[in-house]
Amino acid sequence: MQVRDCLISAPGKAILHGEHAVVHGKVALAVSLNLRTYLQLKASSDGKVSIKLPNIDTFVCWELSELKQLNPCLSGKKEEGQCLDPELVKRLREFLGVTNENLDSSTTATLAFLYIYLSLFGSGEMPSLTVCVWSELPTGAGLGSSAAYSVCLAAAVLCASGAIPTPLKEWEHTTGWCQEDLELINSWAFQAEKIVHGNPSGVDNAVGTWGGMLKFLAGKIIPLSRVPLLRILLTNTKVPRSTKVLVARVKDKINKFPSILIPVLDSVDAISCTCEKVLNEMTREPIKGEHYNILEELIDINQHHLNVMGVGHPSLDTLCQVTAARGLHSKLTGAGGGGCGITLLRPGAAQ
Ligand SMILES: Nc1ncnc2c1ncn2[C@@H]1O[C@H](COP(=O)(O)OP(=O)(O)O)[C@@H](O)[C@H]1O
Ligand SMILES: C[C@@](O)(CCOP(=O)(O)O)CC(=O)O
Ligand SMILES: [Mg+2]
Repeated sequence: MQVRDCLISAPGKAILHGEHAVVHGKVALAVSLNLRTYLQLKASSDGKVSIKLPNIDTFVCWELSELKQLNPCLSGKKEEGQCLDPELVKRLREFLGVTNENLDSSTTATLAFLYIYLSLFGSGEMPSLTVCVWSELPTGAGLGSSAAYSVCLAAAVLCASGAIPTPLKEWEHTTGWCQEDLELINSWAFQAEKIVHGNPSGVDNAVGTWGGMLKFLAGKIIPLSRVPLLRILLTNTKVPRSTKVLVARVKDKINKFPSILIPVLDSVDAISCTCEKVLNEMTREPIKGEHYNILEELIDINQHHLNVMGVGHPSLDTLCQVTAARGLHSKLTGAGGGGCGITLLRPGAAQ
């Protein structure tokens, strides 16, 4: 079987408010970044499936005959992509020799690729191909590299399998995927995110699929088309961390102290809603210092809440202190525990 070659890209994201709380059904506000992940898929005729992931030093190649033995025997599953198939995950973990829960980057990315490849091709003829993924995003730093990777994988494999059309003809300038195709991409990207994160909310893959700024609530994606121009400084503490571990840590804390943590999540929800209201006002009336005062206070309160949830880090405290000494307000973005922080810059802030 010969598949169609394709080149796909997806953006990373910054979460303004609502990380972690969004996993528990609260509102999050997120925006796409001009830092992207790229995937090139090429048909091959060597009877092999290869993945090249230079950002995480991963280069793996399998014989098609090996992969055929893992055949999930699914039929017509291309439309779904809602729940992980536990049997297939189990077989893939055995195939890769995985024994523990917290996998390294390379095994995680490989597992996500094989899951998508086998789910979408496993019931029919399996094609020989090479997939190469590279990114402008730092890996594991809170900017949604896992979601951008997942969106690229889902879009490329769906496209190669013929489930959605090729994104860009030579004479076109913008992608032509319809809403239904994007929803299919998003649902399969969500599956790949589940392999990486364990229990993702879906906000990161939604931003990776649709781009722009959006409000996310319990799986519902609400694009925010009227938002003011905000300048945000992004700082990478370069402290490595894993979203999966941090999401699990917050869950444990909620289970241990529900009456203490649930009000914190509710407060984060109110922060996201208040922030959305202020951003909306800023597009309808002249922007005032008071708007910025509120946005800054919301950032400070949320950062305290994230510390209460147990996802802070001394490097992020340093970011908050260093920027506060210059009158600026910062919070972590993404899963925390290191990774990146955002700092709101007022218009005219000195270089
Ligand atoms: N460019 C990439 N190539 C291969 N795998 C990637 C890439 N970017 C991200 N990943 C996968 O995503 C994981 C990081 O996900 P996560 O902990 O959620 O951090 P992030 O905040 O960057 O999304 C990596 O360990 C790797 O498995
Ligand atoms: C912590 C969380 O809210 C965002 C995680 O983002 P990232 O993987 O750190 O980029 C988890 C989620 O929403 O799935
Ligand atoms: Mg992630």
